[in-house]
Amino acid sequence: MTQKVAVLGTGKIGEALLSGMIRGGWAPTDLMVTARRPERADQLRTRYGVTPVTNAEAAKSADTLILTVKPQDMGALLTELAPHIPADRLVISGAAGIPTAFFEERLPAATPVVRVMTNTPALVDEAMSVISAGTHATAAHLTRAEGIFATVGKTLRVPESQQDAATALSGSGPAYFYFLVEAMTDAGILLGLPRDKAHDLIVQAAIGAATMLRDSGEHPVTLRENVTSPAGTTINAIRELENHGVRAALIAALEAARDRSRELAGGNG
Ligand SMILES: NC(=O)C1=CN([C@@H]2O[C@H](COP(=O)(O)OP(=O)(O)OC[C@H]3O[C@@H](n4cnc5c(N)ncnc54)[C@H](OP(=O)(O)O)[C@@H]3O)[C@@H](O)[C@H]2O)C=CC1
Ligand SMILES: O=C(O)[C@@H]1CCC=N1
Repeated sequence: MTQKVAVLGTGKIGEALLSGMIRGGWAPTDLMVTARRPERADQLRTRYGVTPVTNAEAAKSADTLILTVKPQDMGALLTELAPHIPADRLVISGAAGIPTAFFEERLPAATPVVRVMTNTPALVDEAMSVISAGTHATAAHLTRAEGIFATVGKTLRVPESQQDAATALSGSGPAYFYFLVEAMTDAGILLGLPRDKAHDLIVQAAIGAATMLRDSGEHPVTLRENVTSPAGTTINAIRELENHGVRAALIAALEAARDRSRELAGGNG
């Protein structure tokens, strides 16, 4: 029998996953969504042909529940769900920071919980989804979670102790690259290029660099050295990046993201 999946709290990440599952061949009739606002529920029904239901209905009738509300809203959602969840439901959390123990304490005994940190490139099937098992999740539950998230990109299993670090790297990661593109586009303006041309040049440089990082098999240092000619232009830029502490800033930035993920562990922000 076909598995039914419900996405509870279908916002940006929930919708990215939902749209990817449909692109990947899931029938909208096997998917349910929940939303807090009726107009959002209508929007999802119109866009994807999925059935909006209440959280309680989802808990009763879907085999897998994917919870994609904000960490601060998770406690309230679990209070709402707990009375309706049968023992065999797989609960997948997509929230930053909150450990599987938080769910296990609030849901019926032995509920299998899997924690997944994905990212917004799910919208273009290039997500990185990092997956960990809770106490009662079996290999079959992990495989089911992987099967769902593989429709939107790559998956990787890690011990739950590495989830906060993974959140800092790949969960938040796209934002750092957008920030860099924004800053380098500004640099293009300073150098006299029109904004649209500056944007196109730096985005294509980013796509080319990302593709080589993924496909060439070369270490990033080698790839950078190949661009950096003796007494050329690139080394002047690299010296400025080092003078301004960009490497240290990135290390500190990701450490701060990891620390915030740990703080969210309380589930109430
Ligand atoms: N954005 C990102 O890049 C990533 C986010 N995440 C995680 O995904 C989760 C969601 O983030 P994001 O998609 O950005 O946030 P959004 O605010 O876009 O989505 C959350 C949605 O949940 C809805 N909601 C809240 N409470 C309920 C409820 N009780 N019942 C039904 N719906 C509810 C909200 O409704 P309303 O619209 O009314 O507020 C909102 O639409 C977070 O836990 C975050 O940590 C993980 C990886 C990456
Ligand atoms: O900023 C956040 O908290 C979420 C989690 C990872 C990416 N966005």
